[in-house]
Amino acid sequence: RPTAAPRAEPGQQELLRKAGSPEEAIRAGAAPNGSAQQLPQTIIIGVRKGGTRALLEMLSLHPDVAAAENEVHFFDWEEHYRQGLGWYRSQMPFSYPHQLTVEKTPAYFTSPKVPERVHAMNPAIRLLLILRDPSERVLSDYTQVLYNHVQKRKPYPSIEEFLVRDGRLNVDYKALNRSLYHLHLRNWLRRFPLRRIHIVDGDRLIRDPFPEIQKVERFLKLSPQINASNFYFNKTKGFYCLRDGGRDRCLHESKGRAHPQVDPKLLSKLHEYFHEPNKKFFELVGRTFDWH
Ligand SMILES: Nc1ncnc2c1ncn2[C@@H]1O[C@H](COP(=O)(O)OS(=O)(=O)O)[C@@H](OP(=O)(O)O)[C@H]1O
Repeated sequence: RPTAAPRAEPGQQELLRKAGSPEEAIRAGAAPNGSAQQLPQTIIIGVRKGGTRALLEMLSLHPDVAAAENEVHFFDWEEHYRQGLGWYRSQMPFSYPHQLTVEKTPAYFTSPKVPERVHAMNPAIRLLLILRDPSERVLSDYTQVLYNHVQKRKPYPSIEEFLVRDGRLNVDYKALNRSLYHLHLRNWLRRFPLRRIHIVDGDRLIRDPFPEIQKVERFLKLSPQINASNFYFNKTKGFYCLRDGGRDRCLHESKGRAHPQVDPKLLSKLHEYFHEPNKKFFELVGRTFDWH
């Protein structure tokens, strides 16, 4: 008996039909100058706080890349997914046929139903996943939510209050789960072979972005057009910024915030907690990362 193809979710086939084939969808969004809105041929799937914006902006330096400005949340938000691929395409920038369209929605990586949905759209899609030291990612995640509260002038507990319960590490803190990369990647590997998923080292992208971006160019089979001179270190920002046709720009001030000081003992508990999951992740991808 031939093995059955993975079953689409109920209603999914109908949604895909509603949008027509990707080719039809592409033609439908055509503009008179020959540009059109295309479904993405590559997606930055996460991880939240991994450096997804930096990766998208850096990749956009390439003339053959057209990036969606906002996070689209098509595959993870029902109210969007319900509207079908035609809606998804309508969220994409206009681009020329030789260009690659890319979008980034960091929440895709940790959302269990997303891999199947992406696969149903395009099983040959190339995925980009940017990861960062799991403990550092937790601090960044906390800092993001803290600032959301501060902006709304709402109080927010200290990081210790999230990380500690009854004198032990509180493993129920959601931000910890998002850093269990092996669990989430397993969901993706049920639908996509590892060679379709390029993992960007987010810590290296911070320290020295150019080599990481060159690897992405190669993975996407783009001609090598991004140069070392497209990046310069901005001492005030403390991060690399971009130089594009004489125009200099750094990422928004919400990128590269100071993280809270955490008691060293608690920090080592956090590092210890991730030790085994990290090992599992390294085995899964056949590669190691310089994480705590
Ligand atoms: N060049 C450059 N400039 C500024 N920031 C940089 C850069 N490269 C990577 N990063 C890191 O990106 C982190 C934010 O990640 P994301 O964009 O994925 O966050 S989000 O999930 O979309 O909110 C952000 O996390 P925080 O440092 O915690 O703010 C940065 O460390």
